[in-house]
Amino acid sequence: MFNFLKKNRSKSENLGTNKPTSLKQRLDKSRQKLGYSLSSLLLGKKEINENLLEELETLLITADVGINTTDKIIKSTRKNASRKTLKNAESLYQFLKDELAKLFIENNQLNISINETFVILVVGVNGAGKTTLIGKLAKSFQNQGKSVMLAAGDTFRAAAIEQLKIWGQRNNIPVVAKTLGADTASVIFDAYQSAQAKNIDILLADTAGRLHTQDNLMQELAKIKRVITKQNINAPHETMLVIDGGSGQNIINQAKEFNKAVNLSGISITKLDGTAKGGGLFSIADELNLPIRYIGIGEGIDDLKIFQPKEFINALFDQ
Ligand SMILES: Nc1nc2c(ncn2[C@@H]2O[C@H](COP(=O)(O)OP(=O)(O)OP(=O)(O)O)[C@@H](O)[C@H]2O)c(=O)[nH]1
Repeated sequence: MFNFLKKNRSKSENLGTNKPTSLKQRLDKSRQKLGYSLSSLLLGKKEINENLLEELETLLITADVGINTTDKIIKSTRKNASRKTLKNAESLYQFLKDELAKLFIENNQLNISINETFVILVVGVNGAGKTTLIGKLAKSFQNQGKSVMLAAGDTFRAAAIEQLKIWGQRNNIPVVAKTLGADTASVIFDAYQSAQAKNIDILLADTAGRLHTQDNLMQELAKIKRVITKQNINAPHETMLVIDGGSGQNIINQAKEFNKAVNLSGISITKLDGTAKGGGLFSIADELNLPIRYIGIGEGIDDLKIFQPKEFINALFDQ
């Protein structure tokens, strides 16, 4: 957690101001698995036939696009190929890029321009990168001139509270924290009261990691959300699930359970720099039908990007 406390600031484009490192480079492993493989399968070939479609299906599944989403794409390819709208394998390459882009909700950015404290409740499984994302987001909001407060709601790990406090002190961002084991709902309740009293623009609320199968912990999460909503019917304005981009297809069921418990409004995906499973974003978007807000592409404080579907697809596919 918060490895950027220990390391030098990484150099990246993204939400910071440092020297650019391209998204393409950060997504290199996923590019190899999806973009390069697709171009070597399709470019230079002429005919779209059953053999090619079978190879394409295997490739998409191996690249973590997921069985259901792959199925959808293959069906639509077959339909277009039989209608002759798709003339050859080369045109299929562009067609696939367009089909994949359609899986994402285009209007995916948080609209924070409101006249009250905007509350972002961050949830997810253990180690997904919630606390790190909160640090990165806080910094980026601060850079945009917004006032930010953090609620150290992960009261399960002493380190999570400590790191958030240290980080808040260093960056001049107030952190509301209680002791280890304190009730998360009460931490966030206090934080909300304080944020309102101080006219804070954005309150970022951390929660402890939990598995979707831990029924009591999922109910606790629902309770946390209810406590926030009781204070303001519009809050939390965002209930964001953080997903480790390297988790592959396992995450779909987990995400569905989180959605059932707390009615998610957005997803952020971390650790896309270290994984070849970036194709998983397509099935996440397709199966959950939720906007992807941000992507994490490194451990550095600036290694966060607002998710832009076209940019992501171009980074995966363009030579
Ligand atoms: N490479 C890389 N590592 C990341 C990224 N985001 C987070 N991490 C690392 O992932 C690890 C876990 O991150 P945390 O932020 O502690 O995760 P968490 O979800 O708060 O963990 P719990 O409190 O245990 O649930 C840390 O070592 C982070 O540095 C990312 O985008 N890329």
